[in-house]
Amino acid sequence: MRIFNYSKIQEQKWDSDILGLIAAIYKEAGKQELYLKQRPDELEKLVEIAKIQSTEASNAIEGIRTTNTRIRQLVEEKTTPRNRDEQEIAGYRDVLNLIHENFDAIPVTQNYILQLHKILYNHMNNPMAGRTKNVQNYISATYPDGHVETLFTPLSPYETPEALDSICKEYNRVIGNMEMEPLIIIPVFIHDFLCIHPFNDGNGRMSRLLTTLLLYRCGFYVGKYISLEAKIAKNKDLYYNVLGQVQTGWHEGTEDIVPFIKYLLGIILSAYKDFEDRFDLVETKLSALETVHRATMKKIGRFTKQDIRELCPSLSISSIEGALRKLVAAGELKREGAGKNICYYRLK
Ligand SMILES: Nc1ncnc2c1ncn2[C@@H]1O[C@H](COP(=O)(O)OP(=O)(O)OP(=O)(O)O)[C@@H](O)[C@H]1O
Repeated sequence: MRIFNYSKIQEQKWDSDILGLIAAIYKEAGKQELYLKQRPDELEKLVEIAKIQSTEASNAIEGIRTTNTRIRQLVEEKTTPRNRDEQEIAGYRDVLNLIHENFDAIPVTQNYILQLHKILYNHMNNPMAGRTKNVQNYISATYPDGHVETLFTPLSPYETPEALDSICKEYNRVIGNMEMEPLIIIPVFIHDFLCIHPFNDGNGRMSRLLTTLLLYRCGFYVGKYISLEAKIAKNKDLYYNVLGQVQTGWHEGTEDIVPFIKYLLGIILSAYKDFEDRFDLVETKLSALETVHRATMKKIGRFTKQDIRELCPSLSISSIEGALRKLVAAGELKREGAGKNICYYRLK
């Protein structure tokens, strides 16, 4: 049985990359607090958009999809799920909402994790919802020719409840005693959670929901405004590669967790940077044209309509297209390419 001792991690020496990332995240978190005081209402606009993006991206990583319009309607609770994928999406939305609104009242314990998993399956009939796995599961890859390869064998079902309980206790102990840096221990916890793979189904999505919960509880709120899940989904191969790399030796307790810590901290820092970029684009008084104009000023070299959409998520795609057309006509931007390859660059 794998033993978990999070105090031991303290003995590890962290390289300058990790220390630099931690320092930069604290700096950005401090700046974010100031921004939030300046424009609390306008920044609220980013929350709904991030929720939609998180729900869409975290489900898409697992191949669970619906149309953009349906995702928006489901997240805004303006419709009911029509099929299995939409039921899964609605469940993710419910857990995410719960975390957004009640993170301070959701302790990190096995019991609460099981309850969150139950809510994830609230819209469908899953007898294993809220229960740890009853069969051995495998993390596997399916290749284009159809063959399936096992990448990692998680913990056995009978060892799972104790292990899940153990990582929660270890996490709470080192965080409660302020023994460990939360930005180090959160990736460690998430990685252990993924290696245990405690459920028959829903492990990937639960791991990303728990990342959000743990970060909020430690005072890192960037995921509320910028979707971390969308950042992960944007480069899914890197996410899988890093996970594959750090799993080696996990059962024996000899894994090297450093690449996953760097990966997750990189995602968090990049979300803080996006938040800063979007901060001055959320002024309510700005027209769509001015918002897009400001967004283009943040770009160096060639960029696409999609790049601008990411910076101005509150604008519809047709408003962005209209504004880009006007900026091209005004000689501010140059448009190149055709169809899917259209891109722009600034002339001034
Ligand atoms: N080496 C790895 N390669 C790919 N994914 C990994 C790896 N190690 C851990 N994972 C995690 O496992 C998740 C997928 O696990 P699995 O296919 O068992 O899904 P699941 O338990 O059905 O979860 P969900 O229902 O959310 O898809 C990924 O999202 C990722 O977080």
